[in-house]
Amino acid sequence: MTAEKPVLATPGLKFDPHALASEQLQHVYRDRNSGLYTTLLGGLLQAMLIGWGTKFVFGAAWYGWLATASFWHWWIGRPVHARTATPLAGIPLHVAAAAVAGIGWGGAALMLPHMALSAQAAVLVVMVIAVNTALPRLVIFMPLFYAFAAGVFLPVVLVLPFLAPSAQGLTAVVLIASTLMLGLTARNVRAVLVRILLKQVSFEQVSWEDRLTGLGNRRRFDEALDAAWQHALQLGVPLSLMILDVDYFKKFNDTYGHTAGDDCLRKVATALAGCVKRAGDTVARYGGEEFAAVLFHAPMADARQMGENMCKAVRAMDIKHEQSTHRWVTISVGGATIMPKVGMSMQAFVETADAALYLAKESGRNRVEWKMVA
Ligand SMILES: Nc1nc2c(ncn2[C@@H]2O[C@H](COP(=O)(O)OP(=O)(O)OP(=O)(O)O)[C@@H](O)[C@H]2O)c(=O)[nH]1
Repeated sequence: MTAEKPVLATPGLKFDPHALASEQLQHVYRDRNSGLYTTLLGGLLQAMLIGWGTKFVFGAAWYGWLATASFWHWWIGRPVHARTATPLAGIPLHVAAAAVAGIGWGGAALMLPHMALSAQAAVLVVMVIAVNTALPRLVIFMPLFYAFAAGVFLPVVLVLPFLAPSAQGLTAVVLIASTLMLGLTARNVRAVLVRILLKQVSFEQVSWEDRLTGLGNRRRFDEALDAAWQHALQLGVPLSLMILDVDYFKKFNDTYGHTAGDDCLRKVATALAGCVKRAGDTVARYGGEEFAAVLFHAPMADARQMGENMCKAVRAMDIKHEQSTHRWVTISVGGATIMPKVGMSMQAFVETADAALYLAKESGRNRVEWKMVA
């Protein structure tokens, strides 16, 4: 499910293998509509060839089967395409759908024994073209591509003994040559596609991540707050927000140096991240020595408690700070809780948390101040 070793070893790229595998499966269904139209159009040509080589009714029957099989493959891809499902949850189903779509084409092989040599050749050529058309989409996820190709070619292998000796030679040559060509092309196309996806996934990860601390960055925070606001609005549940600032950090930098300052920020980030346990909560670096946390469905008492825990967790890191009135590195926390309603301002919510942070600083630092937005 993950990409090949040489591609993964691409230096300088940072990525989550699960994100890459998901992206690979997304790619399979990215152009699924046009994939279906191409199949239906190409299938029409094949159905006419079958009708010409045998009887019209056989062509029509095969076309019905192809349309059903391809439609099922299209249907299975719907949740992945719409990003409403965890893509990697149903791999066996995706493989089965690809195999059935392949058999949709391969089913044409059942007509080969009833055809003249020229019609057989034409039908085989269209089948090879069908596999090649699917290649750029399916090859990114090898099990799907193999399942599709096997679905197309296995029926041909099975009918081989029932063909006239002269047709057997031609069919075997087409099979072997196309398998070899596909093997070579698939490797190259896949390597290029995986490299592109890898860069995309890596870029997305980097653009959401704060490089110093590994937490989400300001962009990630903005997105998380926006999403949590919308959900809280829809569900009518409380939303809490914290802005956290390292106390006397300028003095820390001035005393211990910028590198020690960076190290301190990394430790603070670790302490904060360790306090966030729920999947719906986000802690991010807000900028400079400021952090922020979005706590979805969190009433004021619970959120405030988390703020207290964060203060304690940072203090418990025992990072010495001679210039601080507290002698150790501490943080101040400003929090706000809101029950979002239509017409309320998210910006005002952030400003309220900011005002609470100001109050915490004014009141001596290493403390939590909270405001409820009515
Ligand atoms: N080492 C390091 N320092 C940073 C980074 N980002 C911001 N800073 C420093 O953080 C300091 C913030 O200083 P101030 O805004 O004056 O706040 P403070 O000294 O923490 O004072 P209070 O917030 O009032 O307790 C500045 O000296 C910035 O240079 C960073 O990534 N690494």
